[in-house]
Amino acid sequence: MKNKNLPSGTRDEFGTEAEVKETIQNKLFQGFRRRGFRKLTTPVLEYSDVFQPLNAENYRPYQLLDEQGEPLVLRPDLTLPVARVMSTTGIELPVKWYYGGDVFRVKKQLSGSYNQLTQAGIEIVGYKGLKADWECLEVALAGCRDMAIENVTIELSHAKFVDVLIDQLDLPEPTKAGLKQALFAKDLSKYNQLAQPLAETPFSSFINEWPWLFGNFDEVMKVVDTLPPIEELKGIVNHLKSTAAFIQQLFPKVNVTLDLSIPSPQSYYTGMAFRGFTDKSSGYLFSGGRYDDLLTNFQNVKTSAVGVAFDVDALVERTSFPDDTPTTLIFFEDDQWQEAEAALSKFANATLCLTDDFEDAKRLAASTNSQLIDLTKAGEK
Ligand SMILES: N[C@@H](Cc1c[nH]c[nH+]1)C(=O)O
Repeated sequence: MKNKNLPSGTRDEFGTEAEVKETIQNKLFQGFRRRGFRKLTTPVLEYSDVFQPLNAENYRPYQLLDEQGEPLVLRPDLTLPVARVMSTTGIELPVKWYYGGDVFRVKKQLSGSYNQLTQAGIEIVGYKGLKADWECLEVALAGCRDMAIENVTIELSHAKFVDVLIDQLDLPEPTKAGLKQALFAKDLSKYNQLAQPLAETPFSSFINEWPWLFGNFDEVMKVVDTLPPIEELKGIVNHLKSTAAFIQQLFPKVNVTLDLSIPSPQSYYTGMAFRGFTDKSSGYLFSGGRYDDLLTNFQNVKTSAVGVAFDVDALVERTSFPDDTPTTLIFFEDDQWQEAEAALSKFANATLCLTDDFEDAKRLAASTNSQLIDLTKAGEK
């Protein structure tokens, strides 16, 4: 019998923590709406085919069957359902959506991470230019600022950088694939061995640094600038540089870093990707990126899109909770309900005392650190 257990990686939320979470979600939603985003709600259950573009290793979904035997999943991601909606409804572009809800990802037992996460995010569909990426960054960083989260680091990356560069190298295809794998896995002995033939080429100083190509934005760019001119990289590097300048101008306190040695945070990203962190914990506060090809999985027409989602639980973790403020407890007789209601609306933090006995009311007031208002005058009898 497991009627007293929770499935692994899930939790109950109650009291202050649950209330803080609700407040944060509402604040985010209000902010999204103020910037002209419209709400989109999708079901928790979807056909498993919707999530086929996800990297199945990182996003193992909970699986179920519908009554026809079709495989369903609890959604492991909220961007793919938006792509499904866009391709099936004929909604006119461009459009700006916001959403909130839980995603479910089966993590390794004892990994210490939760399998149910709450996200709140935006998706901007139908804009090709950098302005849409920057709108996502503005929403993400302004959200952190409004929540008084300090010491935010934003890590930029680009889904195409590694492939474009590897493509330029004069190596056989299988070596290129192995080099990429060794780079991502930080398997240095394998990496050095495969990169050996590049020692005397103009790429050599870059190749030596590549596995460590993360950290301070300007420092990483200095290494990128040692590369010979590559036409396909120009656009990528310019986007990254102008985006870092944009962030520094609008959010001078944010620390901008760049990582050009990791796989794309999502397999469906096609352009710039960004994640926000604080030094307090390793999990990210928000994660987003451009995904211009994703909608072609659902339809024939290519559509530009970019979005970002907050990890609401991570925001809650970094919020200082208000102290439990003392409340007012209103003790009354059954026939004094209207009087009790009037008293309730007079005090900011009041609640009705539902005990029948005045002594019980006194005990409750003491244990909850509340002042007791006695409408029955029982205390004076
Ligand atoms: N769905 C992505 C975040 C995102 C939203 N839009 C674009 N990317 C994630 O969970 O990592």
